[in-house]
Amino acid sequence: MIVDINFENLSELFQKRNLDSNKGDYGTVGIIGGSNGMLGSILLAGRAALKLGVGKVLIGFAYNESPISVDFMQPELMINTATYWLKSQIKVNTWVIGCGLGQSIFSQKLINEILILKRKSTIVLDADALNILASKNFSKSKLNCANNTVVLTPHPAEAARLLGCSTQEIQNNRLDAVRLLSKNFKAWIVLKGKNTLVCSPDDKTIFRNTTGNPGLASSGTGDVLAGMIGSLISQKLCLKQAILGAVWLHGKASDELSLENIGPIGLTANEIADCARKIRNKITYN
Ligand SMILES: NC(=O)C1=CN([C@@H]2O[C@H](COP(=O)(O)OP(=O)(O)OC[C@H]3O[C@@H](n4cnc5c(N)ncnc54)[C@H](O)[C@@H]3O)[C@@H](O)[C@H]2O)[C@@H](O)CC1
Ligand SMILES: Nc1ncnc2c1ncn2[C@@H]1O[C@H](COP(=O)(O)OP(=O)(O)O)[C@@H](O)[C@H]1O
Repeated sequence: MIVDINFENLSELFQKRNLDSNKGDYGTVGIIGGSNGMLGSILLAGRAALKLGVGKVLIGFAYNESPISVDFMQPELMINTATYWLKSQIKVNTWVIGCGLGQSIFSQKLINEILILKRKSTIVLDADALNILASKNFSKSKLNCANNTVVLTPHPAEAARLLGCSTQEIQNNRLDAVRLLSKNFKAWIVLKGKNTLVCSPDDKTIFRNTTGNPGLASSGTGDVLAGMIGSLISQKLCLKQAILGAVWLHGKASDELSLENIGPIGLTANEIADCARKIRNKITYN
């Protein structure tokens, strides 16, 4: 069965906040990645996570020493190395790993550590984490021990690497591809692109997004989506509402910005997060 994602089936996304709540009620997301000229990718994800309302965001660079200590555009982000956060005692609800991670031995080690040590958290694997999963020397059993709390967010080229076929084959049969990925990896799959598809590991329903436009075809918008998914999961929406909610809001933001002539041409990834925040508040409180 295929179900369209519309805001009517996203009630948890539009819940008002309890007046007596504090930041601890909105969870913590840890974001790991950002190596070799791709430092921006985890900052994009982290800023988006904050703007979607998570209580705390930890940014962990895949370096031995953090290349920056503060993001002056978003000083709320807590910045250190990946290793530092993985060892810290802070309770992290969701780990997002892969944005700009690279595929070095060190990056592979970080993925193994998260999958083995952080089994109780939900783990979102994006970008280079998916490329590492697709590589021959990665053992899928490491992923399976994470007990269905794994979310993979491939774009069509990453999906092709994961299934060992061509991008064209994925695009020719997106429904089969998303089903096969969720079966093979026992994970939630977000197959990105026009009309993003979402499939859960234990459910035959496939959800198809109804928002979004070619304004999203620009650098870093996938990093923003990964941050948004991690943020909503950490805020304790159920997994389905968190994933579908992030996918829908991400596309809706690009649609609204295009109506304002801020896209589709030249739309930038950070703008998506700002607009997604506005839409969530507008629907929730008006
Ligand atoms: N500011 C930054 O630091 C950025 C870092 N990034 C990182 O760069 C690394 C490489 O990722 P890339 O995704 O650029 O490289 P990839 O080689 O994985 O994929 C890029 C190619 O995928 C194909 N593709 C993507 N979406 C498609 C669609 N809807 N239909 C058909 N084909 C499609 C296209 O051929 C595209 O050129 C990742 O770690 C990523 O996180 C990127 O996210 C961009 C921004
Ligand atoms: N033509 C399009 N229509 C709708 N959504 C799109 C389109 N092109 C890209 N997107 C969305 O933009 C995002 C791009 O993610 P990704 O390819 O991982 O980018 P990056 O690696 O640069 O961050 C995905 O959420 C994808 O669904």
